[in-house]
Amino acid sequence: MDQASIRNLAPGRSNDRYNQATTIKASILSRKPSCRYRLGHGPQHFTQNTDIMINQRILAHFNESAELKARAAEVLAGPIASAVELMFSALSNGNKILACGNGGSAADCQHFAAELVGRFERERLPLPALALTTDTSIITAVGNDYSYNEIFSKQVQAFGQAGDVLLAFSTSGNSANVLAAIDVALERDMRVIALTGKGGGAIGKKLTEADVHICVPHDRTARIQEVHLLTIHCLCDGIDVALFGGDAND
Ligand SMILES: O=C(CO)[C@@H](O)[C@H](O)[C@H](O)[C@H](O)COP(=O)(O)O
Ligand SMILES: [Zn+2]
Repeated sequence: MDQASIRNLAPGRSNDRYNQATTIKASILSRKPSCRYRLGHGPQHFTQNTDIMINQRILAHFNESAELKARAAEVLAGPIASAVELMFSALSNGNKILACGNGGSAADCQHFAAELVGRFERERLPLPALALTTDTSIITAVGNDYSYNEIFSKQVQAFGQAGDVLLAFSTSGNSANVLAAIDVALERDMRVIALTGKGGGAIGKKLTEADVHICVPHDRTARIQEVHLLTIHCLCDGIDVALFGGDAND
């Protein structure tokens, strides 16, 4: 390309290719934000405004999460302590804990089971906890042959025994498969510890006096999940303290 052609590509010059590029750029920018970046077409760089906006949002996420955790501690300390007592009494009686939930809450179930079967902060014998979210053959077979609403309840029917605990996670309190698992657990004389948010939804209405409801006082799923994770660690710590006393890692 000669110098004159290159100069013609610069802004302000009348040039078909330049005008065409400008039109394409304007059309990309006018789309919904999620469509602006052409993934897979080389590196894209943030504008300064995007960079500032992202930083502000990160600070807002941290602040909102910290504020909620401080506020939730007041309301949730009591129910979390009751949940520790329920779990400890079930485990010392030779019973086990089954955990269910969807999406991020499925990850919470696995996180909790890993810390009971493996360890939290202290060396101890493995404790029996089972995440009902991990066997893809069971989940796809039951989901395919029956319904997705039964993927947890069938497993509670298969593994749950009187005196076991169902740890049920749902930020909305309304997931049908978690509700069905709670129904079966209650039928089998298991106790339920429910971690919810958004007022507790249908789960809150289903629980009995013998169960424990840990309902995060917030309406945003991500924030609720963050408090659920903190709660999982409080439960693991509480079980260790009940087993060994409170003098290690304080
Ligand atoms: O992690 C997130 C959102 O932060 C999602 O994966 C979320 O867990 C899923 O949408 C779940 O299906 C939500 O279910 P639930 O918490 O209302 O029972
Ligand atoms: Zn999430």
